[in-house]
Amino acid sequence: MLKFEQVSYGYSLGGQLTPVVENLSLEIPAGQLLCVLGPSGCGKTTLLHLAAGFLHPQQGQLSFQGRPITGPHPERALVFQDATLFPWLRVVDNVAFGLRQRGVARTERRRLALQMLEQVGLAATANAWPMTLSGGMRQRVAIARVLALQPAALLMDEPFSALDANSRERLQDLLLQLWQAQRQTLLYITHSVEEAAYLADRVLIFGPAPQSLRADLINPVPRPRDRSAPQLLHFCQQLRQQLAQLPCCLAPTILRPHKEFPPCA
Ligand SMILES: Nc1ncnc2c1ncn2[C@@H]1O[C@H](COP(=O)(O)OP(=O)(O)OP(=O)(O)O)[C@@H](O)[C@H]1O
Repeated sequence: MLKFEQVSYGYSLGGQLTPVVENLSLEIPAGQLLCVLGPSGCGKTTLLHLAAGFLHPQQGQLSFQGRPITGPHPERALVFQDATLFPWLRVVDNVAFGLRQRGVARTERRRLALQMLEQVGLAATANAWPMTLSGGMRQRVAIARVLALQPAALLMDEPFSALDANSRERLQDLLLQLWQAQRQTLLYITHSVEEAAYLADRVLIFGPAPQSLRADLINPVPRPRDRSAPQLLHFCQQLRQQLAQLPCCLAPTILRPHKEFPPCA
């Protein structure tokens, strides 16, 4: 269980604290695939960084599996929009990198890395350099790298948004396949209504503070899902209606300045 309890977080802008997430309470059960949609600038990445332990709330608390989140931990792994692979390491060594940090012996980490590459369909590229891979392949390697560490939670920030439509759909299917096998708690930020409806067990609609959480919807579409099924398209429509009630973009200047939180550390 990933739990937010009355969490508030604001950035200091021009000497004033501007709340981005305000008084958010949220429980994400273990193994749930939760997608977050919302206008640009409403605080989705901030939410993810709070869950990762990169940011600390000025008010409230976060916990994972009953323990307070006090900083980053390998049990909660992040995947970014751009696959940030190490260009000086071959693909297999990129995947093995975290295992090496953990002290796993060389032969074993290579075996595990190759196994993960097999799962993401890239065993043949094990000895390639990252720069020789396509964007979609690099993102597969990035996923293999975090999953090799067997995190209990996967935090993904628009991981497939830079890819072409075909690669994006293939990676969504791959992610679902891996998630169904390992059942991590998955917090997934996206701008795509279709992606959220296809992937999620549950979708949150985020809006600007002071009411960060605008809607919390259980996905009624049974798995496995068909992208063109009427029930899925209907759920997309429901999500679009929720989003239509919000501004499409939130510049920091239009976020409401607020002085009640203590200053950011
Ligand atoms: N380090 C920072 N310092 C000051 N303000 C920030 C910082 N990071 C983000 N913000 C502001 O906080 C607000 C929320 O940013 P955040 O990146 O969480 O939004 P988002 O919903 O993920 O946006 P997008 O969908 O465009 O990625 C924005 O107004 C942004 O400008």
